[in-house]
This record gives sequence, C-alpha cells and structure tokens, in this order.
Amino acid sequence: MSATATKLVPFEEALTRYQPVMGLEIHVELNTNTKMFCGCPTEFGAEPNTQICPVCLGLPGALPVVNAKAVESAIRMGLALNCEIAEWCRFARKNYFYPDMPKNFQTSQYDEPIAFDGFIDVDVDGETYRIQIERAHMEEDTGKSLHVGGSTGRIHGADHSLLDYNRAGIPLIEIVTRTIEVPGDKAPAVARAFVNQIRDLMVALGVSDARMDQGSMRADVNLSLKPLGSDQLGTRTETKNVNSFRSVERAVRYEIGRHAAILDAGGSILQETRHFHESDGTTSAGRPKSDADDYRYFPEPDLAPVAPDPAWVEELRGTLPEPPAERRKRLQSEWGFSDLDMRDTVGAGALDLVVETIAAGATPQSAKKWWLGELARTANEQGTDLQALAITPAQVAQIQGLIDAKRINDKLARQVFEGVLAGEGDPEAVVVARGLEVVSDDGALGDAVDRAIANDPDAAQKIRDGKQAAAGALIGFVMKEMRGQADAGRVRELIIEKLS
Ligand SMILES: Nc1ncnc2c1ncn2[C@@H]1O[C@H](COP(=O)(O)OP(=O)(O)OP(=O)(O)O)[C@@H](O)[C@H]1O
Ligand SMILES: [Mg+2]
Ligand SMILES: [Mg+2]
Repeated sequence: MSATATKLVPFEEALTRYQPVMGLEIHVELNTNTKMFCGCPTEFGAEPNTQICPVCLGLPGALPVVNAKAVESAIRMGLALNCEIAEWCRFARKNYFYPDMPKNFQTSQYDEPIAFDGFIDVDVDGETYRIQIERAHMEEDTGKSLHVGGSTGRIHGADHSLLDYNRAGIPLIEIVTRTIEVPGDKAPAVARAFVNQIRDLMVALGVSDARMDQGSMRADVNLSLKPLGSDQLGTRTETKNVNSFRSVERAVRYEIGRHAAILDAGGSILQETRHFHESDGTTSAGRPKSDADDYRYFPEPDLAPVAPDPAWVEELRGTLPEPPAERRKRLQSEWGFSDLDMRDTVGAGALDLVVETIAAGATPQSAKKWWLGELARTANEQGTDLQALAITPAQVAQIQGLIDAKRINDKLARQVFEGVLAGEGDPEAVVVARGLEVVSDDGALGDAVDRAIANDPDAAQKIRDGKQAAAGALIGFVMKEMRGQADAGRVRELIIEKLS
C-alpha cells in the first residue's frame, strides 16, 4: 500500500534548493526480566495476555513501583551518550486514549528526563558528524493491536481488532536528538549511521538486544526542508517505527523528494505522522499531529521521584564499554585493516558481526570478505540488514573453516551460504545434504583429467612443450565436468604430472 501518484523531486535536484533538517527519536526496549512498574515477565513471543497484571493493565487501585534495573540501564545509556544525569527527576502521565494502552495514559517522562544534553559522533565516508542528544527518557511500551478479518474493511482494512497487552509496560528508553543539519547529500547516510551506532552502543552496554527487525529498537524519522540560506525551520513530518537501518536511509531520501515537490509547487507541508513502506521505499500519510497536541502531562502522583545517588552514577560510569571511536581504532590496528577496509566495514554496519566472526575463529580478512560481499548482497536483495539475516557469525566462521580445511572452495561456499540462509541447518549439515564436498581423490580426478586431455589435444601438446599456462583450459574442463567440486590445485598437479 502506498501513495502511487506522489510526485518527487529527484534527490540531487532537491538539494540545489533546500537544506534538509532531521530529528531522530529512537525507542529502545530494555532487556530487564520484569516490566517497568510491575513484576510481570518481559519474554518475547509468549501467548497473548499471559504476562499481565492489575498494574500494567491500569486497573483501579493498582500501584506501580519503579524497576531499579531499568533506571540503572537508563543511567548507563545516558552516560554512554555523553549526557548529564538528572540528580532528581520524575515520571509524568501522558494522557491519551488508544486501545493498545489500557491505562488511558502512558507513564513517561516529560520536562524532567533522566538524561539530557549529550552527543555522539558518527563517521560517514571518512567524515565525523556530531549528533546532539536532547534527552533520553524512561517510559513504558504499549500493547499491540492485531487487526483481523477482511470483509468489512472498517478498521485499518480489517473487521475487528484483537489486543495483546503482554508488551504493555515493558521498559523503554526514548532517545531524542536535537535537529540535525549536515550537508544534504550526506543526510540519509548520517541518519542511518546514527541509528546503527545507537544499536551498537545498546548491544555493547548489554541493556537491550536492540533488534530492529523484532521491534526491540524502533526509529521515528522527523524531516523538514528549508530554503538554502534560510534559518527558519520548515514544517516536519514524522515517519514512524522505521524498522531497519536501510529503511531509515530510504525514508529520509524519500521525504526530501516529497517535501521538495510540495514546496516547489507553492504548497505547505502538513505536520503529520507517516508510515514507511519497505516494498517500494515510499511513505504514506498517518495522522495529523501538531505541536499543540495536548497530552495534559502532569507529574505521576503514584511514583516516587528518581534521585540517583551521584556516587552510584560514578560507579556506573566505570562500567561503560570502550567508547566506539576508540574501539574502532583499536580493532583496526589489531586486524591490520586499512582505513578503507575499516570504513567499509563500519559503513556496512558489519563491525560487530565481524568481531563475532573473528571470535569464532575466522581471520579478519575472511570475516570481512563474507559479510561485505556475499552476505551484503543477500541482505540487499532481501531488502534487510545484515543483522536480520538467518545466519550467525559462528556459522560464517564454520564455512570459512571448511574452506581452510579444503573440504569446499569459495565457489561451493556460496552454495553453503545459500543453504544456511534457507534454513537447511549448520554449514556441515548443508555440505553433507547437498553433497558439496570438494573431490581431491586422485582416482576420480585422474579420470577427469584423462578426459580433459582427450578433449583438447592442442592444449595438451602445448603443456608437453613446456607452456604450463595452457593448463587453464584443461582445469576448466575438469571443473565444469565435476560441477565445481574438484580440488583445482590437485587437478593442475595431475595435468602437469601426466604431460611431462
Ligand atoms: N522542523 C523540524 N524539522 C526536523 N526535525 C525537527 C523539527 N522540529 C523538531 N524536530 C525533531 O523532531 C523530534 C521531535 O521529537 P520529540 O520527542 O521531542 O517530540 P514529538 O515527536 O512531538 O513527540 P512524540 O514523542 O510524542 O513523538 C526531535 O528529534 C526534534 O529535533
Ligand atoms: Mg518523541
Ligand atoms: Mg515523535
């Protein structure tokens, strides 16, 4: 579903007249064992409405209690984002009605967030861009609506809705950037790199599994344009719940072209939420949303203020992972990567995957080769991120191990990747099931070499005359006959032996 007739100004052309301005809101689900304000479990994928209680359902008289582990995660996250940590802050009620929110308000933070005024640096094409963080605040997730039945189409195209409140009350941190202005042509890539880096940071902190494909990390992309040279912000649109790095990049690009077309035609941008469509990279209108939307925020009367002891905050500072830029420098020197190797790896969002693949036994170069080659191509074809592919770093290392042991070659490895990605099991199982092992047995190879010599007497004669380069044609014949499964090195040796 997408707005088919939307006219776009080509990206490069839009940038000759407008400066894009972005703002990113990232929701991260914390991996605490229990919910934000009650003891319900947070496990993903349970039977609907089995992880609920009077507190997360907002039943009258139920009293919430703050999850201390969630506060700890929020503080560590704030510190990692170079934020100030509030010495005293409160929760607030954000009042609105929506069926997936049983309490009729979301417990969030408003003007007193736990963390504020931070920044992180992201690298794109060898340049560093500093992204200012306005705040990171604690809140709770909503439940989920499932729209089913299609005969009346009254509700989002469906008959009726089912509600699952298992997710209601799971701790969330919302990270909000200040407006971001970078050279227009870099804007989509900077947005993607930022979200990517937030993910890496969450994983390194161990506070969330930050899986965009599973919704444990979600990005809202705000975008506006202003005429070049103007210092007045334009009206923004807010593309909601974008769920991959690649989609973040595409959403920015698409909205730039769409805004430019409207502004060029003398129109004005409607401040609204938008939905992103993976299939064709477009967005479509959601609901109008003005800055004056009145959520009637007020301090939550049922929760005590959060006043983290400064000594505890300093203690938590000591638990932070190595800052990303320093880590990249260290890894680059450990791996012996060139600047370009490193830039490509980071740019592809493959840094942690490469780290894990090396930890599982592969060399840095081979880990990089597969993630940035074969697997990046596959991710691109599937329109997803490397992290979402159905293969683990350990499996990539196993495939490289099979190559190193000369049981398969690079070409056969591609078929092993295909099998693993298709869910046929571990590399070893795929090799056996698909019969992909390289033949290095002299008997079978010798017979094929004999046939190759008989097939191409000219080449054979050249080799007898000492022109070993002519062996290529015979090796090609053998490889073709054995469907790529011959040990090419051994075939060459046999050819030379037989013809000298
Ligand atoms: N004119 C603009 N153009 C682009 N981005 C903007 C503009 N004005 C604000 N932003 C960005 O939009 C984001 C607004 O997020 P914020 O959470 O503060 O409010 P919201 O989107 O109105 O509320 P909600 O959390 O309910 O979605 C910020 O990242 C901000 O920098
Ligand atoms: Mg927000
Ligand atoms: Mg928003």
